[in-house]
Amino acid sequence: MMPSVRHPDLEGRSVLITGGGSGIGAALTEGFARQGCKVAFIDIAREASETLAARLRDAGLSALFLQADLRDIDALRQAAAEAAETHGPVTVLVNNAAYDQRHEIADVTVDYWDDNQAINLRPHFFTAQAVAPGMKAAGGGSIINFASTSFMINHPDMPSYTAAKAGIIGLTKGLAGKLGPDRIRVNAIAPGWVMTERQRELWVTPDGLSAHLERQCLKEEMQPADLVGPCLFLASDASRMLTAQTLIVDAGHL
Ligand SMILES: NC(=O)c1ccc[n+]([C@@H]2O[C@H](COP(=O)([O-])OP(=O)(O)OC[C@H]3O[C@@H](n4cnc5c(N)ncnc54)[C@H](O)[C@@H]3O)[C@@H](O)[C@H]2O)c1
Repeated sequence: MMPSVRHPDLEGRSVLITGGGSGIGAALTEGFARQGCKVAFIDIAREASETLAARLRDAGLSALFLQADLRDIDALRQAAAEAAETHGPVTVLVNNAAYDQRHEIADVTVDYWDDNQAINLRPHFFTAQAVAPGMKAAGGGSIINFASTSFMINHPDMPSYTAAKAGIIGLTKGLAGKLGPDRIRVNAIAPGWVMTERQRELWVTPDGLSAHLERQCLKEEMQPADLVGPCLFLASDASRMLTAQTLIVDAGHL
């Protein structure tokens, strides 16, 4: 369920979301559009993204789909530039895209490792690099990086991904220090287990889910929309003096 909160300062803001075509990203795209933001989202998946854009249009909302592979830094830069040309300087950037493929240690090659980091960590720096000058010129902005609690709970099945997710917290703090003087805030959100289409298709088992819920203080499954309110909060002036932090949104699992 989308949060009922309204942040009037977000109205008309140019927002760029990576991986905004499905999963948590789709909820974020819709959530920012519902606040009256001018939303652009970058995604590799054309079908899911066009379906989302059409669904939003039918609901009287809009979001600009920019197809790009975030592993391709030139394509990433081009998409970020297109978002700014269409909607004005991006003042909210949400780095949400990721690829949580499982891997056995013995099977990981150098190419696999680099490709995994190229989606799970590298784009977060280069999108920030692309939008920071526009944010500075606009008087400030907010960058929100999606980490994960997976590395905090010693998740065993994807060490390259968990390394990247831990790296995102270091990157968040480094960027926050560098960009703070330009009034650009940089924070991370670390979700617990969120029931996206992909999680349900690939990784959710009845036993795994019930063991997870057992540990959560709140006994409900987390849904993509549950990340929208925290993300809007970090984007808006409601969190004006909040930067370099990681907000854990895991229903009290840790
Ligand atoms: N779902 C969870 O349980 C969970 C838990 C902790 C953290 N997270 C984090 O939340 C964020 C969103 O997770 P999700 O579960 O919605 O992910 P998802 O895999 O369902 O969606 C990711 C989106 O990114 C896009 N994408 C993937 N590779 C891309 C590429 N190379 N170029 C452009 N777009 C690409 C996909 O098409 C998709 O739309 C991620 O950062 C993830 O690490 C999710």
